[in-house]
Amino acid sequence: MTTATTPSPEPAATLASGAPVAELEHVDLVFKRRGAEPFQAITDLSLRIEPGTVFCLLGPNGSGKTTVINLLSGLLGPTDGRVRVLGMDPSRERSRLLRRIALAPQETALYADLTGRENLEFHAAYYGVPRASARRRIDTVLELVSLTERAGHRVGTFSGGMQRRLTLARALLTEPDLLFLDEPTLGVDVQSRESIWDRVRGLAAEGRSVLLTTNYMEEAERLGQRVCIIDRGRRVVTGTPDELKALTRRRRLELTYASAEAAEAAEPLLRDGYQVGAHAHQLLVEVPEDADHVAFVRSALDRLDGGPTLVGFRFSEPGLQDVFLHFTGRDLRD
Ligand SMILES: Nc1ncnc2c1ncn2[C@@H]1O[C@H](COP(=O)(O)OP(=O)(O)OP(=O)(O)O)[C@@H](O)[C@H]1O
Repeated sequence: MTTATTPSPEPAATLASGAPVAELEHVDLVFKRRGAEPFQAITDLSLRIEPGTVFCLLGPNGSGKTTVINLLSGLLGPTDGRVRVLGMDPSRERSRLLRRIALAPQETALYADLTGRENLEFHAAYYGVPRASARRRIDTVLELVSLTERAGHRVGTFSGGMQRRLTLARALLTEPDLLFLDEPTLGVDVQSRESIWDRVRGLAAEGRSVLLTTNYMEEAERLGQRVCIIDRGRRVVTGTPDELKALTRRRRLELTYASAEAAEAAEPLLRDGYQVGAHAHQLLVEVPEDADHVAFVRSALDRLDGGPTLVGFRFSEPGLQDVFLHFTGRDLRD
């Protein structure tokens, strides 16, 4: 008879129907620093992550994204306010919570001298994945992140993108209900990024929930069912990507010229009555909120008649980048 290595079954924390998977309510977090003033990293922050969704936390450097993950995973307790994850208080019930969540941190924290497969075996053993199923799960997660072929190689020989994918595989090994992915595509190439995005979408489709922090607008736009922008530890705005984009209404007419000189020469033709700026070989014209955009484009093009030859034009809707800059400004944070 095999000895049972399976951890004793956990009484499932009860999650009332309609309850969020994770929630912060009016949370403050103050870091006490030896020899320095205390630093308030999070102020009155509330957010809810619904089951089976990808929630993107977006913010400039130092805005508090990793701190939020640390609060939700129980590494830090709030100074004030309430944190609930899967029906538990993370800082009090951390060991129970760790069986249901997984974290892919910014630093990959892999063992460079072990192979990809050995890294996963080590993690599976550490988290008490039963031996009988560990091998099957390792094969599955390696396949999911397209690392089956390289699984027998030392991680020290992996590229940055492969290491990020292995980190994701490691987080998937325990089949968590909630995953925290801290900037999962930082510094990876387009192919690895697409592969990570596919997997993240797949997780939500399976009913798992994901909190993903990112500095990349495109990532938030492509993956997030909800996006929350934070800045200096405070919530600035939350909504679906479409709801957020509707907040700025920055529609633009982009006029393209063959050169920056041509764009500059054309600009005075629009100066009267238009909000226009030259940017490299383009003129960017703000379209007023209430304008009929067909009439607007026609009259702008009429004005440009007789000026330098226009190479092309495009009507652009606001992107998350515009929303982000609108709410967080352009000042560098560090
Ligand atoms: N242990 C700590 N003690 C004191 N201050 C801290 C500590 N950890 C984080 N901070 C500060 O709290 C703020 C939020 O940091 P955090 O790492 O959460 O930001 P972030 O949004 O994840 O940044 P990045 O995008 O650069 O990863 C920063 O000003 C940081 O310097």
